[in-house]
Amino acid sequence: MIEFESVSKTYPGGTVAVREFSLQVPSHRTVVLVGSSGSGKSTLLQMVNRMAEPTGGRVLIDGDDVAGRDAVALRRSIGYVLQHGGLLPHRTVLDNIATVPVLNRTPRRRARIQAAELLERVGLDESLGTRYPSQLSGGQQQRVGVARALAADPNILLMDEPFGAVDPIVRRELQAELARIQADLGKTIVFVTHDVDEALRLGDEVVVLRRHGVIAQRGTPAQILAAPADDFVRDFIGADRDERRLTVERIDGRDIAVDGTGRPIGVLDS
Ligand SMILES: Nc1ncnc2c1ncn2[C@@H]1O[C@H](COP(=O)(O)OP(=O)(O)OP(=O)(O)O)[C@@H](O)[C@H]1O
Repeated sequence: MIEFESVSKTYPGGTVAVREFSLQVPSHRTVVLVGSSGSGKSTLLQMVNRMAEPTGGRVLIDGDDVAGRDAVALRRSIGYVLQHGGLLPHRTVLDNIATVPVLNRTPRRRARIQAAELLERVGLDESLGTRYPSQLSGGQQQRVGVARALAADPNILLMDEPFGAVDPIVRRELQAELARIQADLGKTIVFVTHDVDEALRLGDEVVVLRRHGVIAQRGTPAQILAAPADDFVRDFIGADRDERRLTVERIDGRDIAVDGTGRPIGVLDS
């Protein structure tokens, strides 16, 4: 479990990125932070792997304050996927994926074999392993980015707008692939996006942020769609759009949210 305990971040120069943010991210779940540009999403992610240090409050992983962990070891134990993949241009795909296992002293040969298996897991042909990142499409590069983040078999995956730079069709494919991988592996995922559809599609829980990382609403996609907390959330999720128009039907004693196309999308807590 990841816990943000009243976490704040003011950057040198005085920009307040995050103000007193508290959230628990349960293990094996996907929590999506969604908010507009500058709402502090990236900063929140980076305080988990100590790319950014809080100026107030604490971030705990399984009860331990990350401030007490060695920053390099911590980063290697957590998968991190960025918008542009962050691949090393002068290394082949296989060597990119094998980077962290090799740093963690896995023999190179074994790390490359595992990297080839990971290629398959993210839906890429093994033959791409000998290419360089510039020889791949944007969507393929993002898949390699996900494979690289999985390579050290981390419990936690931090994903910062990982599919933000690809076209909408490829984006949907990548989302579906991630959902499939997550159903298999059950990582603890914190996923950042400003795309509401992506948040609703991927999140077990969605956290809608205002400026300074202030939580406007959190809940399952169905809860947020069915009962936006206020006008800010309603506007942000575009709750009036036809395909999102929800009804609640009572089936077998449980309230089921059904979207505008008649598809059940979740069970509402009583
Ligand atoms: N290294 C930094 N130094 C100073 N200010 C920063 C730094 N990084 C972020 N900020 C500021 O902190 C605020 C939050 O930025 P952050 O990148 O966390 O937001 P975000 O929600 O991820 O935005 P985006 O969707 O545009 O990436 C912004 O006002 C930003 O300008």
